[in-house]
Parts: sequence; C-alpha cells; structure tokens
Amino acid sequence: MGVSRVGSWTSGLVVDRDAGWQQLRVAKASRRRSIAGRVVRLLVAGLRWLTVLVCGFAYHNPIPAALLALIGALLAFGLPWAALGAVLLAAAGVVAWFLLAPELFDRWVVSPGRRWWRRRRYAAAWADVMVAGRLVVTDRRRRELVPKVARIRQGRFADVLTVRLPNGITREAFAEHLDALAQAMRAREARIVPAPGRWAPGWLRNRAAAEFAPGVHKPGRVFVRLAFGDPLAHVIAGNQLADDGEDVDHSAVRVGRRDDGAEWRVSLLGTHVLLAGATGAGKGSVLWAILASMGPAIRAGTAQVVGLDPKGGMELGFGRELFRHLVTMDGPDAEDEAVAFLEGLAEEADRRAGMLAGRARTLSPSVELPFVLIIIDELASVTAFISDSKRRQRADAALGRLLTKGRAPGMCVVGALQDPRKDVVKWRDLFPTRIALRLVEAGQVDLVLGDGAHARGARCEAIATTTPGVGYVAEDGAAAITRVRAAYLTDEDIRRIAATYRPGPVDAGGGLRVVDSEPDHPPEAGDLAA
Ligand SMILES: Nc1ncnc2c1ncn2[C@@H]1O[C@H](COP(=O)(O)OP(=O)(O)OP(=O)(O)O)[C@@H](O)[C@H]1O
Repeated sequence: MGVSRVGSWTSGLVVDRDAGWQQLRVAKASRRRSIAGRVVRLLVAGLRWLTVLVCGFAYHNPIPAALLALIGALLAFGLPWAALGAVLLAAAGVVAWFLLAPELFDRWVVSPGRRWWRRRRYAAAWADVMVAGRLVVTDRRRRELVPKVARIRQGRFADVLTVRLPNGITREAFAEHLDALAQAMRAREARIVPAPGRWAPGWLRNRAAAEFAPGVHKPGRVFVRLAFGDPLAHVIAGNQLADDGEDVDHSAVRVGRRDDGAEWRVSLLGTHVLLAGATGAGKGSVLWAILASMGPAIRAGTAQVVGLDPKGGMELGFGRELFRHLVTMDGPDAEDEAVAFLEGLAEEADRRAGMLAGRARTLSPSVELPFVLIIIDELASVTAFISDSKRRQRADAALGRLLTKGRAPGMCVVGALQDPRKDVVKWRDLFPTRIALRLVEAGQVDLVLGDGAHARGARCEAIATTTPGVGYVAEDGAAAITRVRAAYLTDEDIRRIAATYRPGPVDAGGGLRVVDSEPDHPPEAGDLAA
C-alpha cells in the first residue's frame, strides 16, 4: 500500500497505488499532508479495503460465509460452547461432503473460493503488470492512465475480463503483454477473444441499424480470457458419445470437451474438416469420436460413411462395418484405387448438386438422399505422395471438385494430415473447419488453422505428448480459437459401436455412386454403387 515511485520515465511523478487498480492517479511528489490527514486517509482506505474484502468474500463464498456468520453470532451472544459445537459440526460436515461428493464440494465450496481469490489477485496485481509493461499514457491533465478492467465474467475454468483501453494504447500493444499478465494472475494462459455476445430481445435487435451492430472487436476495448486449471487434463471417455437416440444433429456432432468445460461439438453440414496432428497426437480419437456420434444416423440410413485409409486399414479398419466403402490402399493398384475413389465421389457431388439445383441450397439428410461423410486418413498420400504425375493430377482435380461442390449437397470430407506442409495446405481454405492437435513446430500452426492463429493463442507446439487428443479449433466466420480435447474410444468401444451401428440396407436412390471395385458390403437392393 501507499505511494511508490515508478521510475524516471514518469518524469518525477508518483503513482498512488491506493487509488485503486483500475486507474493510477498521480500526485505531485512535493505535495505534503499533515500527520492527522495521513492517518485519516489510511483509516478510510483500510476500512474500504476491509469492506470490499468481507462483502466480496460473503458474495462469492456464501456457504463458508454463512457458517462464519453463525459462529460469530453465537460468540457475540455469549454462547462459546454452542459456537465450538457449530465449528465441530461444520468441520465434520465439510469433511463428509468432501469425501462423499468431491465434485459437488468443488463446485459449491472450492470453485467459488477460487473465483474470489482470482478477483483479489486481479485487483492486487493489475496495476503492477500494466506499469511494468509500460502500458501507461499521460493525458493532458497529467494523469497517468492504464488499461482499466471494466467487467469480469467468471466461469469455473476461465474468466473473461473486459478491458477498456485509454486513448493511445492499441490492442496490439496490449496483446504483447499477455504472457506477463498470465504469469502475474497465475493463469495457465491469457488470450484475446472476440467480444462476448450480448443478449437483446429479437424485436430490438432487428430494429437496430445493422451497420452499427457490435462486431467481433469493439473499438477501445479488449476481451482477455484467462484460463485456470485444465478440464482437458483427464482422458474423456467416449463410450457415451453415441447414446443420442436415433436423432443425430449433423450440425452439432459431439466430439469431446472444450476447455471451458462445455461439450465440444463440430458441425459437419455444409463444411469440410481438416484435422492435423503429429504422429501420436490423437487424430484417430477425433475421427472415431465423430464416427461414434454419427452411429445412430449411420444405422438409420440418413448418413453414409466412406473412407480412404492409406495405412492399409490400420486406423479405420477397426470399425470397418460402419463404412459403406473403405479403400485401404494396400495392393499394387493402390494409387489407381484412390484416384477412382475420389473421382467417384466428385461425380456424386456433381450429381447431387444437379439434383438440388433450383430446389434447395443445402441438403436435409434423409434415407432417400443421405448425408455422406468421407474420411481420408492421410490427405497427403492422395495429393502429394502419389508418384505418377498423371494420377496425381486426376486425384488433385477430383479432390478439388469434391471439396468445392460437395459441401452444399451434404458431402463432408474429414481429411487428416500428419505433416502440414505448404503444398498440402493449398487445400486449407477449402476446409472451413480446421482442427490442429499437437504439432512439431510453431510455424505449422498458421499453415493449418489460418494466418494469425498462433498469435491468437493456438500453441499446438506446446501441447504435451502426455495429452493426446488435445488441440485447437478454428472455424471460418468465428474469430475465436477454441481449445478442445477429443473423447477417447478404446478398441473395444470401436468394435462395439461398429457392431451396433452398422448400416442397414440402402433405399433406391440413396446409395453412393462411388466406383467400387470390391465392395465391403455385398450390393444390396437399391444400392447404386456403380
Ligand atoms: N483423445 C485421447 N485421449 C486419450 N488418449 C488418446 C486420445 N487420442 C489418442 N490417445 C492415445 O494416444 C495414442 C496415439 O493416438 P492416435 O493413434 O490416435 O494418434 P494419431 O495422431 O492417429 O497418430 P498416427 O498419425 O501416428 O496414427 C493412442 O494409442 C491412445 O493411447
């Protein structure tokens, strides 16, 4: 507490830290106060600090505060034995609660305490971080101003601070100090995120002038997300993914968990998904989580899955029954097979686009015209690594056609990539949803997720090898990058899901026109495999 000099760059001014953590008020060094004045000032400041502390504690920790209040009241009424009894009873209750229901105990007692402690930490350390980072401007009244925390939205694992920037400090200048901020606040990471949406009634929203509608970034403000703890540290069991009943929402397929504790869902309708990760990063878990969640739709016939597994079926072969067609590229004609597979799919995309033209802009999956999920386990092997240049050109052309034409008529490519290089990532912009798991170098992050993703907090190179399945997701049209972890299915789970959800017979008109030299399922009535 008190007044402290912050350095020669402040031209001999003195920063008064009692003035609070949001704005540094400046007092002239030469200004003198009487001793009585100082004492009063100190008392007022102390009283204010105590009130904020007590009220803040009671507001954020209602259960411990109520217990303390009860004990205090018993003591005040001269009932020390009753107070001792209450203390012992409360202690026994707390221990029993902790042992019997640790999750609930954490949610109701420990988490509120942590949140309160974080608020205290922001208050205590904010001004110091701003000053240390020289995020200080002097206005014409010679007041020194630092970015001010205008609002704190708190969650269990992360807080979002709305920070108002004084004139003269840019978002970019502020962003340079995120690491220092994270360290000072004891956070796992600090990131700038888009402005949280504000709820407004529809009638009001529709009447507001669109050109003044709030955008992703608000001028003069930054939204800083500080993450604490890690809800992704533990393996997420994937055996419940397919328990959605018969209905699968293709626009929100469950894959795992986000680092704010919410479910991670991926839209497969009207998009393609690029999935990159170094070897052992957990690409398989993302693919299987998607397939498991799609299980009920596969069985019902509203979705069909085809796949290309250049590893000879090592990855996708486990759940072969789920696939209408799986190319494993293990014979002498592997490259031909892969090219024919892609050309068949591109033709199907053309056919569907023709059918939908003038009738609908996007497909609503049905048994008559099902959604088609195309899993390509190693995208590079069908583009960069086909040795024959003519075949490579054909594969490139077919993949390009499939990616550009397939989205609207319900064909979604999920392409996995182990080694993101410039020549492979030429396809990146055709994948509106991009997922990057652990990568070898920081430079690969932007290649996969898009320019600026690393700067926006996607630190894929820093993901520990001990947490496979953890990664970052970027989606076209969404400014935020989300940290996620895919659920994990054991080999046994995959076999069970494949047996449970294997596709039924295909109705006339509903099958795929994939070139299928050796179908995995014998052709059934109505199957249009050419
Ligand atoms: N989401 C996950 N949660 C927990 N463990 C996982 C997860 N995903 C993968 N693993 C573990 O990591 C190992 C490697 O995962 P996986 O084979 O999916 O990686 P990959 O990226 O497909 O690697 P490669 O490209 O070499 O095939 C798995 O055997 C599994 O034990």
